[in-house]
Amino acid sequence: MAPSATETYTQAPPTDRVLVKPWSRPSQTKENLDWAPLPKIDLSRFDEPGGKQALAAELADAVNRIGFWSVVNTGLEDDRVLKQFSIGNTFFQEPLEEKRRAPCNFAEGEYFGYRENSRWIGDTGVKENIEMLNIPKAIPKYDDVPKHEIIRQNYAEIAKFHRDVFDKVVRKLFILISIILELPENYLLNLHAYDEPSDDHLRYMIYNVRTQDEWDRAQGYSKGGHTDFGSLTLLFSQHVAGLQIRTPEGEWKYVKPVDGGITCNAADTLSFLTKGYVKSTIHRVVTPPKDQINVPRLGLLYFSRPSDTAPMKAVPSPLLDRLGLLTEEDKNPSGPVATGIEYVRARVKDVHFKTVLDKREGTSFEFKGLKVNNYFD
Ligand SMILES: O=C(O)CCC(=O)C(=O)O
Ligand SMILES: [Fe+2]
Repeated sequence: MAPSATETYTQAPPTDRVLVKPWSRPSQTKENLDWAPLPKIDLSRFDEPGGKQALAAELADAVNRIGFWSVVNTGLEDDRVLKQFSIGNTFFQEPLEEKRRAPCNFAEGEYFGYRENSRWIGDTGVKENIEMLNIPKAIPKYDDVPKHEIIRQNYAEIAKFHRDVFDKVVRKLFILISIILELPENYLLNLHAYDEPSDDHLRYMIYNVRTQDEWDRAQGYSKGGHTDFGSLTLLFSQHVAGLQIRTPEGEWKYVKPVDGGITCNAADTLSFLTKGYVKSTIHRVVTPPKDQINVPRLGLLYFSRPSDTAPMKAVPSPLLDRLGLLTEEDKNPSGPVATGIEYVRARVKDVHFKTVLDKREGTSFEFKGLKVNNYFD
């Protein structure tokens, strides 16, 4: 006998679905900003005969000098990218109690989960305007990391996107950089494998609107920029200007969004592995231009970190050796070497485990012989 309507509903009622409202990119600024010239790497050529070698040659200068570049023709369709932005945007509009359900555990240097815009910027009377949600890799090790309702409901799609970003972009960049370093093609990939545990994450991020006065006060406190903690950062195209890099000549220049592209930058752990050959470039986000100051700046990023067990020691690159960058200790380390997870956790804790952001110009962070400078003018 077919169940009656009442019988059908004796089971637990389904949780209400969070409606993902479609998000689209706002208009670009009409202001004539001083944009940084960045190389564009066409990943559709990657699998052509000789393609990897040609792309590696195009990428070499960016990796060694500028630290920023963009990739195009990645095979990640823009409707999938926009769906991820839409999930992120909807998440940030959820009630605060829901967002707080799975916060980042900064006391342990853990960055998965929700970061609230609750910290004061020194004594400026202004708080940070950034909220973010960091989602770990879709591998069994992280099955138990708590998920917000909207993430649970869209998980199959998010998980597929997460892995595809790695496979179609991050994986290829590690191969190209290994070629540049004259290492076996999979050398860096093996230190960042998707199926191995690491603090890699997909990030939904929003810079909430604030007034010019609030921007001024926040930035008066620290005009310096930062370097990213991990190995590579991917920034999906969004239209609100504000990201600037410090060029090798020491000038701040804006990063222009590339249609259908992804802006990429190298970060600290990749710089450690290559003795500074790969540049972890200083960057910052400043007040959006006048015609965008009232537009929330929604972001979608992927942060690649070294595998938990990856030793943070110089890679045996013939190029680095020829350049004189490898010491005897690098070639035959005798002392203890930090692992990827030890370093990343220590760094996250150092920067984020606080309720008031302190002034750090001129200070540095050191962990087991690895050193990064904090904030730069
Ligand atoms: O939002 C951006 O454009 C860059 C953000 C950034 O630098 C970061 O999250 O590390
Ligand atoms: Fe950054």
